[in-house]
Amino acid sequence: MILGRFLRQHYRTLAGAALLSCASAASTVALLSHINRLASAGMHGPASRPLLLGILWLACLLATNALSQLLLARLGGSLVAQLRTELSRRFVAMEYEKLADRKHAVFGSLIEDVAAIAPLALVAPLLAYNLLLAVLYASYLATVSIALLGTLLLFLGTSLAASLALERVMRDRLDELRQANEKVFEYFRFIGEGKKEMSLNAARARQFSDELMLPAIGRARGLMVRAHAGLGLNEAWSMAVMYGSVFLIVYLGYAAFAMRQDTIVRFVIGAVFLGGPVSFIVSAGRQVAVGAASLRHLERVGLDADVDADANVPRAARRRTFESWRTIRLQGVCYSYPGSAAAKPTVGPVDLEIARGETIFIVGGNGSGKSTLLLLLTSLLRPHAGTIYLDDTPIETDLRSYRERFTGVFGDFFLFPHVLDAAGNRLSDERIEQLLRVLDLDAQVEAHEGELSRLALSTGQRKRLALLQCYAEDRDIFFFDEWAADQDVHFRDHFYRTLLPALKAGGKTVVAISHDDRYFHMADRVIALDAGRVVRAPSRDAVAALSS
Ligand SMILES: Nc1ncnc2c1ncn2[C@@H]1O[C@H](COP(=O)(O)OP(=O)(O)OP(=O)(O)O)[C@@H](O)[C@H]1O
Repeated sequence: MILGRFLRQHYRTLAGAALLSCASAASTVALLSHINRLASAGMHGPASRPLLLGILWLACLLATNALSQLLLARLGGSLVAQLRTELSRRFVAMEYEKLADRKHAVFGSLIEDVAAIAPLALVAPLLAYNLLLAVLYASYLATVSIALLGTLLLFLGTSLAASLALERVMRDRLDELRQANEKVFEYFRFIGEGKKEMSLNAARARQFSDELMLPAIGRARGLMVRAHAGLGLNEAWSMAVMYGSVFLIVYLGYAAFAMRQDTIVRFVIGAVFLGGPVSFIVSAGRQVAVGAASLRHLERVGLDADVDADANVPRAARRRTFESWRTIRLQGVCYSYPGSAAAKPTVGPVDLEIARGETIFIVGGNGSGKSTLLLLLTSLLRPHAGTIYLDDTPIETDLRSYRERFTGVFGDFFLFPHVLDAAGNRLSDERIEQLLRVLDLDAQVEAHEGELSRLALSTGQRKRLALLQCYAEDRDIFFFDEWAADQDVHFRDHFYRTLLPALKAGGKTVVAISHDDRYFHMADRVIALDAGRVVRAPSRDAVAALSS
């Protein structure tokens, strides 16, 4: 678990902070006993020894406490950085399918959960310190009066048991709150991504605000109030019990135990000191409860377990390079999106064979399953039934090697600024500029140390930059999801008549989703989908007729 690993990694610093805290606790107790001795013995006129001793214990207390706080501040910074690094790595390593419709979860976890979990580790040495202080104060109080200490512990014990019971009740509320915040993050994403639509359409913006955003915020607010009011009431109750028990001690000390005044005074001073660590322990409970809710949330999202970024990669000896493959075969492949009727898969069953070097177009109406089939082919979605083989090997034997065969442009592609080759090295500026000329973008974009000078271009131009990245990666299989749809007539023609044939001539396999029936004859094979199934593979004559 993330937190456990951090605690193990930094146990020396944590132990150092805890030791310093203990030294600080010891100085505090020494100061308390010095104050009490002075108070009960009294002083006749100014004396330097008690003053110096008081200053000495104070200085010890300050130095040890300050050092411990410094260590904890450093540890806090490291923990936040480490949590962010680990969580972002885990998000990167996570299978696409798990995150596809929950992109807002990334920000939720990196912002909210990191902020809630970090104090959990920092609170550990402080809790140790305060627990030790409480034990030391209690031991001191035992030397003053066992009877009064017994009374005090009875009260504090009852209050602690009530706090623990309440924490259990709060657990569900805090989990609900974390879920409700997730919805708020989802709507935050709408603000960024739907900005143009809402700027143009005030009614849409109002509906979004009034019917989605505000109710989600209101629900989170209500849950937050309920959860934190419960935890706050617990703190208030604990403080009242603490002071109430001090009052009771004074009362019972005289009324029930007939104690001497100076015993009662000494006990009360000690009990007031004890109030500090007790209130810290109770209020730390709130941080622990909120942090624990975030840890449970990470568990639900699947981010708590140690994700091996290379989980899909067998050990070097068993790695398949899949370099000399001949065919990709889909056999009985089925896939259904969550929530869709299980009896009728979104895609499948699909049987399909793609030979190396083929140019294949996938065609079909909107919603027929073309993009889903592409995601299955690239293994970003895993079939619920059936198998994909590379030659005769199921691709599960080495998913990473299989994925390394592909480069392409998704319908909702993302453009990275750096142009990398298949090994992840930046491409030379000369090569990038050569590609920019091929894609007719050399007037708009330049390359500086493998980085594109601008990405803010028209949609069609951005798609050409995405194609440039594919050329840079230069893998075996190029896929395109309606790449040409945003191109002007001239460049669309160039894409189908020049670029695709050039890829084929270079031995590349091309799988392109297309609605451009004028160019269907440029494919070796056209695969038509309807309601997720391959309905026909049009003959070359039919394709030629379409194109004439
Ligand atoms: N993320 C998703 N969650 C649930 N259902 C989805 C999701 N993506 C697509 N679908 C559904 O799966 C079916 C196939 O969608 P897909 O995007 O594969 O179709 P397509 O043929 O590529 O369509 P288009 O030509 O419009 O791009 C559709 O009915 C669609 O509503």
